[in-house]
Amino acid sequence: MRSASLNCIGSIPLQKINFMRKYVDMEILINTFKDIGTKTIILSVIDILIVSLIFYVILRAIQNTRTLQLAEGIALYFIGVFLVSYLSDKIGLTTLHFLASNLITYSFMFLPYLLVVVFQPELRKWFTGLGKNIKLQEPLEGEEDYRSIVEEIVKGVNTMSLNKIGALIVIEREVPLSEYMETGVEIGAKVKSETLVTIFFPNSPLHDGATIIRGDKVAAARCVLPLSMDKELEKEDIGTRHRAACGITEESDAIAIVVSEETGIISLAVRGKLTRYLSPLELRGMLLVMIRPVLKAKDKVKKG
Ligand SMILES: Nc1ncnc2c1ncn2[C@@H]1O[C@H](COP(=O)(O)OP(=O)(O)OP(=O)(O)O)[C@@H](O)[C@H]1O
Repeated sequence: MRSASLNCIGSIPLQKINFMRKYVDMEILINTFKDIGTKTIILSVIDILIVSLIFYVILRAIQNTRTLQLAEGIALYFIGVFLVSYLSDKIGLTTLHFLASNLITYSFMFLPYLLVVVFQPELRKWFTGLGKNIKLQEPLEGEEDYRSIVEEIVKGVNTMSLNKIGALIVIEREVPLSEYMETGVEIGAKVKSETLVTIFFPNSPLHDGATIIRGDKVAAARCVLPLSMDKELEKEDIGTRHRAACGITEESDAIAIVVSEETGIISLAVRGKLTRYLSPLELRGMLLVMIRPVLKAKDKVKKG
């Protein structure tokens, strides 16, 4: 008698009820899918794939950068305040709860502004890159001109390398570097190896900071550049001169040549990455490839 009541609900056997449940659930499931429709399902799958791809690209881009640390910091801040708010509410610490919950509200209100301020360098880099990508390459002309500029730069760099004169030379390309030029002293002299060596000669009033080349001119000297935060550079125990070279090439499409004061080693920074231990010949080859279209574009503007 007792075991029979355990196997029934009312007069319906438990086995039958389980079967009905299963059947009803399946029916609901099938109907739901029918209602949604194949098109909506496909769209949802595409939607999820696109969002996943966006997250993947963002995470790859910020991997090993300052952005990830900042994002972690902001996330930790919110988790912390949420916890304080929740626990203080549970325990009954009213003032603390009042403070924490208001902090959450105001933090959310000001979060967009905070993000813009905190991630300003990253946003600038991103938008600059976007603008750079849609620019068309200018045709080449006036072969001799730019070759002689490269020769002058390499000659100057070689002299400084042999004499262990520290130097940081930035070559402007498509993205204007006017704001960095403004931090230094305007020069406006034709690019000559002697000019470059004189600028960086120890104790010269212009030797500190970076010299920027625009077209065929040494446009400015003693310029202050942004420092790269790349963690890879920390591993290589690289100082501020090299960090500044990487920094400017992260924020623009410029290229930067560094001569180490300590070792005389020649390096070239492109897109935030440093190629070290270059011979003057190697540097020459790289410069010929990299600054050619840009100098030509500027020549064309001048002639026009
Ligand atoms: N933000 C900056 N913008 C431009 N130049 C900078 C900047 N920071 C440092 N420098 C230049 O780098 C010099 C200091 O170089 P530091 O010795 O720290 O770097 P390094 O990479 O180890 O170079 P080196 O191998 O020549 O010693 C400064 O005297 C200055 O000329």
